Amino acid sequence: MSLISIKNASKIFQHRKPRMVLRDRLRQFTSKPGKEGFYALRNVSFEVEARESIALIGANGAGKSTLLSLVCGLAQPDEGSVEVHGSIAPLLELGSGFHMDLTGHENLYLNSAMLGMTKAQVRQRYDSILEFSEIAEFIHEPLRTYSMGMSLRLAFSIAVHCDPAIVIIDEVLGVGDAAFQRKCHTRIAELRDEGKTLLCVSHSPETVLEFCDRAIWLHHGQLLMDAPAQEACAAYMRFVADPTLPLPGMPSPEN
Ligand SMILES: Nc1ncnc2c1ncn2[C@@H]1O[C@H](COP(=O)(O)OP(=O)(O)OP(=O)(O)O)[C@@H](O)[C@H]1O
Repeated sequence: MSLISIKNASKIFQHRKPRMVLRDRLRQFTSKPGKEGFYALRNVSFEVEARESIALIGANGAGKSTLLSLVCGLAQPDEGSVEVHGSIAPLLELGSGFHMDLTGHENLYLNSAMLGMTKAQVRQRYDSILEFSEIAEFIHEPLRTYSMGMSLRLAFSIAVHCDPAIVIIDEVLGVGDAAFQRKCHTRIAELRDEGKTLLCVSHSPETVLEFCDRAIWLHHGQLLMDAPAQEACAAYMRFVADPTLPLPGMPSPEN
């Protein structure tokens, strides 16, 4: 059985996110809002097997984060189905369950429980979580006194300690300073080598090729290409360099 099975999934929004209005206006000639709503994802299908590492690539607004949110169960498809078999560590919207008036220690327990860890597991992994986060000396301070980088370090550290079957990563490898980013890269590589299934979004072809064997190229909500990472990245980068090139599986603009 596939760990993730996505069949003809579509996500339709009645209105696009306000922060994207300007960008979307610029894109009005290519996107097709339609009176039935705006398809952030349209008829997307693919399967993910255990131990695969897959990147979602594509331009801003292509639907990558929307697809991750369907896989994480944060949103439901309006058409088609999304099935996930296995526990998930969502490294996206890191620390979204954090409470500013609680201490780092209290948030650690709360957030770990939200990610499915039992109290005993948190106790067992507590020192390791703190050590990885490098913020042990502030752990009994309220979270509102933390910098954004410190909160993200704590959130990332908790998420990578929850021993999931599937790790979902949305551009979080930009967490913290350069040294901490390197540490995060190493930890992600370890998770992959331990046999976790990775599903990640990245705008960096280097990151995609570092972590992923396979890449799925989304374009205006549609799946354009599902291929070995090298092949999909090369095709996508060719298109980025020359957007007049015909898209894979689509007729050339002259036709
Ligand atoms: N909650 C929402 N309400 C309305 N529209 C949304 C919502 N979330 C996403 N969208 C729209 O869906 C489209 C896909 O957005 P999404 O964030 O999935 O793209 P993305 O590929 O992750 O982009 P980026 O690379 O910029 O993060 C965009 O046009 C966006 O405006």
